[in-house]
Formats: sequence, structure tokens, C-alpha cells
Amino acid sequence: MANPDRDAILARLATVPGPDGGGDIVSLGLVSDILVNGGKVMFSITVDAARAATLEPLREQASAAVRALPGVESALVILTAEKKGGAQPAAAAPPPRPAKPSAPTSASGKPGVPGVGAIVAVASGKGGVGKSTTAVNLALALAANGLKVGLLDADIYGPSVPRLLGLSGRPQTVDGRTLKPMEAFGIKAMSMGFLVEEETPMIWRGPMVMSALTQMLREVAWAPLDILVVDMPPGTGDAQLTMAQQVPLAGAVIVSTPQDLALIDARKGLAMFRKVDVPILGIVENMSYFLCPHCGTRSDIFGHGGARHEAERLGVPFLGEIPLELAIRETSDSGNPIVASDPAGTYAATYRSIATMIWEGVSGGTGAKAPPRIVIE
Ligand SMILES: Nc1ncnc2c1ncn2[C@@H]1O[C@H](COP(=O)(O)OP(=O)(O)OP(=O)(O)O)[C@@H](O)[C@H]1O
Repeated sequence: MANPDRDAILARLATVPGPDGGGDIVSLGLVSDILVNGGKVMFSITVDAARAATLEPLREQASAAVRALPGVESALVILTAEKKGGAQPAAAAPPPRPAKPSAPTSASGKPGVPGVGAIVAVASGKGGVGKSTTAVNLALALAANGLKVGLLDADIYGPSVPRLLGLSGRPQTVDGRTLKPMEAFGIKAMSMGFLVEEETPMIWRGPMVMSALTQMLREVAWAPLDILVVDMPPGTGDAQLTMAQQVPLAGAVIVSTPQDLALIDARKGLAMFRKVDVPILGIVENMSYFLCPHCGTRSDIFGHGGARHEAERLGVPFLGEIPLELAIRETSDSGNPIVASDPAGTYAATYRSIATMIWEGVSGGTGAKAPPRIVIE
């Protein structure tokens, strides 16, 4: 059976009256972007925080309306209480558009970035595990799931986002100060790689790194975004810790390979985010197994399942496994990542399913630390 389409879902939701009985929840701009994953439909309805408890029937009515559509197996409907001071609206008066789920911008009370819903770090305990490749493909997968996505390359010493997205050139300024992010495959991106020549030695001392990161976070016209993915520098040293502290993160995703060593490093990554009170959204096992392109045989060259066990042991979600795959390497190294170049393929589907879990983690509270103000069916 064909997947339910978003327009049909919106049309059905337009029959649900608004909280005060006037208008409908779609034309009142209360419905977020709608995520459809197979027969599963997810969206949120923005309501006044003070009335959230009494609006349960509204949520149930919207859920029942969507569930009645052919092809819908389940509907995850969240009442999102709009909260001032967290994810703030864009500076300019925003045109009426569907409200975004106001995901927690910061677990630690740091000021959010105006117009940016949730900021999520993709990190690894050590280099070379495919963190940047994973971050780029996840950003594209979140966009493929219907979200407005930005990608910030915080790997100031070794920026790889320009290459992975096939981008070059310099960003323009909007008003002489704010930078316009670059764009590729429908996502916005910013990286130190756009601002300095490739040959420039990256001898940034601590404070300079921080000011570069702050600028890329706060002096870039990101809004409006549902989610900003931050490709963190590898490792768990002081620089990473400071970054994790400075960026108002809604959560972190840890990328690891199955090797023991990488897992030990991944544990350090988890510990680092916990130290600064950032919820762990889960672990992704990259280069998990090798599928022979000739005979289709699967080989667990690095051992397999380590990250899943480790995630279970540590009580954090296991988000999925990405195989060691020539096509993943070739496409990302040539600036045409697999989620964009082969959107109908199995690897793109894997990244999209991980992206769905990440978004559920930030908007629905399935991460290690659930935000308290969201009601889930
Ligand atoms: N699942 C995969 N299958 C095949 N190759 C991969 C996979 N993931 C990443 N790679 C390749 O591994 C290399 C390292 O990947 P990447 O640059 O993403 O790692 P990283 O962890 O971000 O590295 P660094 O620590 O240097 O920033 C790249 O050539 C990339 O194409």
C-alpha cells in the first residue's frame, strides 16, 4: 500500500477545529511539519502552555482523524507547549507558517539561536570513524523527512563539510555582519572551510576557536530551521568539552565503529556530554559490516554489534548501523552524499530511519533525558 501523503494528512487535519472552536488547526498554523515513515505519521500541535493539560481531547481528535486515513498504521501526535525564551522566533516578523515543534534548544539553559528549533551535536570519541560522513547524511535525511535543516561544521581544525557537500566559494553577508549560510541539496551549511583558504594553517588557540564557533552559530542567518546538526571535532579533549558547553545543545549523537577501541572512545564521548548535562540521543554504529558487492555475503570485519550492546549497557538508544560501503565513501568524498545521490536506496533509508529517531528524541523526549513539557500519545 502506498505511503499516506502529507497533503492528504493536512487536508484531514484541516477538519479539526482549533482549541477555541474557531478555524481549524491547520489554518491557525498550529500543525508542525509532518513526518511520514512508512505507515507511521508524526507531527506536533503547538498550544498555549497553560492550556496543554486541557487540550488532550484536541490531540486525540487530530490523532484519530489521521489514523482513519488509508495507509496510516499509527500516528504520534505531540502537544508542544510554546515557551518563551527557548527557541525564539526569527528576528523579523515571521510570515504565518506551520508552527514548528518547539524542541528544547538547550538542556542547560544557555540562550538558544533565534529561529532555530533544536541543535544536535554529532560527535565521536576519536577521529576517522566516519563522523562527518554520518553528520552530513543525517542532515540530508532529516531534510528528506520534511524538516528545515542546517549543518554547522564545528570541526574548525579539519573542516570537511565543504568537500562532503561539494560546496566552495565564500558566503555572502546579509547586512555587512550576518553571514548567509551556503546551501546544498536543500540544507543550509556553514563551515570554517568557507572562510579560510584550504592551505591556511589552522593554528587556532582556544579562545579563537570559541569565537569562530560563536560567530558561526550566532552571526549566520540560519532561521528558520527545525534542526541544526553540528559536526563536532573528534575527541573528548578540553576544546570539545568547551564547545559542548558553549553550544545550546538539545542532544548529542555518538558515532562509533564496532572496534573495541572506538567504543572505549565512544564511552568517553558519552561521559563528556553527560558532564555538561546534554542528553545522549543515541549511538550510531558506522562501518558496522561489509556487504560483498559481488556475492552479497555479509562480513563483520571489525566484529559487530558492539555499539548496540554498549548502548544497551549504558541505557542510551541504539540508533542504527551503517555498513562499510564503497558507495558511501565514494559519494561523500565526491561531494554528492548517498542520501542525496541515491535517495531511494537502502542506505538512504537507513539514514532516514536514524534521522526519525533523532527527531523523536529531540521533539518527543525519547533521549536519555526527556523534556518535561511535552505530552506524548
Ligand atoms: N560507512 C562508510 N563506508 C565507507 N566509507 C566510509 C563510511 N563512513 C565514512 N567513510 C569514509 O571514511 C573516511 C573518514 O570519514 P569521515 O571524514 O566522515 O570521518 P571523521 O570521523 O569525520 O574523520 P575526522 O575525525 O578526520 O573528522 C572518509 O573517506 C569517508 O568517506
